[in-house]
Amino acid sequence: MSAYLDLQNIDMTFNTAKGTFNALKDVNLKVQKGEFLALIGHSGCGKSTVLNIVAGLLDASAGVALLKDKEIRGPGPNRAVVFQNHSLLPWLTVYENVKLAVDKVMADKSKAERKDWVMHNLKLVHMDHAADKRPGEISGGMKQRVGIARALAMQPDVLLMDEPFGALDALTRAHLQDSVMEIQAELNNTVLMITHDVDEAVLLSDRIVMMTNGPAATIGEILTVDLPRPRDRLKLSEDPHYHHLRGQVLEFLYQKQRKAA
Ligand SMILES: Nc1ncnc2c1ncn2[C@@H]1O[C@H](COP(=O)(O)OP(=O)(O)OP(=O)(O)O)[C@@H](O)[C@H]1O
Repeated sequence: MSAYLDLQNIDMTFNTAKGTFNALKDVNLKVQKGEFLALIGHSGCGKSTVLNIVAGLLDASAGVALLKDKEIRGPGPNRAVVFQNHSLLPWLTVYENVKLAVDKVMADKSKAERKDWVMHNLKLVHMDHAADKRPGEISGGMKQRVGIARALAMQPDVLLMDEPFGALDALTRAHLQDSVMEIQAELNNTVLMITHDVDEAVLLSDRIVMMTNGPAATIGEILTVDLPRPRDRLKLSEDPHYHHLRGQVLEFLYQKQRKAA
């Protein structure tokens, strides 16, 4: 029996104009149902490649990715992705953007049930008040909230987030992190999130997967974040254990995997 999500001996080689490039080498990762994992590593180490393999957007050159014991082949509604830059359709309202995804995965449900489900998910991210607005009329943080609502509405087995808050200012980012923690407490999703932000990784995750630098990048260390939940950013800022965990990630990134300038 494998884990809920199980990456086994994943290699990824890209064909480029200059020849082949070995991005990932022997990546092995087991994720349990309901775990929140952050993937961290220097720019270009292969985080998005790992995420895209799980999303089914890329095929690994070798190895196998299993979700619920089934090999991942191509994208599917059981894996929803939230990208750094929202991918909402500008001509549709917030409500319609989420409804599009709901119609796809809940075609068997009645119109009223689907409507309720869209609104329920917009409420989860505190965006029900803006259901009739178009993406051009709301802020960047609000757009990311809608993107998260759309992903949650699909009830994916795994929620994949590629630097979902990377383009937001610090305050908006903090609000969204709090929302994600609230939602996680309620839904207990299995989440794989890429981040460059050490504090974000420690605050949100159950484990932090730290990748070595490429080429032939792999998982260097995995840190278990054994901080009790619910987590409060203000209290954590005075918690020595929080600082210890944070220090371990920093040490991995800036000593063990220090990048030549
Ligand atoms: N389609 C591709 N063809 C060739 N090389 C690629 C391709 N996609 C990614 N790479 C290379 O593979 C490596 C890993 O890329 P990837 O985007 O996964 O890194 P990352 O850790 O997500 O980076 P960042 O943090 O900057 O987003 C990089 O060296 C990148 O240039």
